[in-house]
Amino acid sequence: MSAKTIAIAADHGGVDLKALIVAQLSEQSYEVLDLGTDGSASVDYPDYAYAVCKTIIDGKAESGILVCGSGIGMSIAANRYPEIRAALVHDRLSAELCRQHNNANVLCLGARLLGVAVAQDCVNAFVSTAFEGGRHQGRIDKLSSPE
Ligand SMILES: O=C(CO)[C@H](O)[C@H](O)[C@H](O)COP(=O)(O)O
Repeated sequence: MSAKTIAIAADHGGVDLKALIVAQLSEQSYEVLDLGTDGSASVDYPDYAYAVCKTIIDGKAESGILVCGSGIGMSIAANRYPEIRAALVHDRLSAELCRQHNNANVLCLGARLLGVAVAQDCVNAFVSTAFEGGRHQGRIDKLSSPE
């Protein structure tokens, strides 16, 4: 697996923004696994969230990006997997923090709520920011056993 393979998917609410992000990441030499959807027909966001998460869990991608209308449904679906830390963000700083503090491996975006420039800035921050480790690792470890 390439260290820079990113899986991406959207529902019908996020398909246009997804296409822009695929182009953005491809220009930056990331390997992008586009798992759909590709048209305007109404689809169900959990199907696409699960596809991206399984790709990450199977080791075929290092991280993922999910786009729907608000980003909310995608983030709820993705976070059903213990291995996934999905972050719904609306600004660059949140995208940086979800990597630095939370080691997020999935970025969720709301195409109906964000301007394209802000969304693409969030993507740039997500793919270029490292996890800080240290005190944050123990907190992430606790996410695996919610008791
Ligand atoms: O899941 C969502 C909200 O939590 C997404 O925003 C969906 O894209 C949205 O619900 C789709 O709505 P639509 O009316 O079926 O287009």
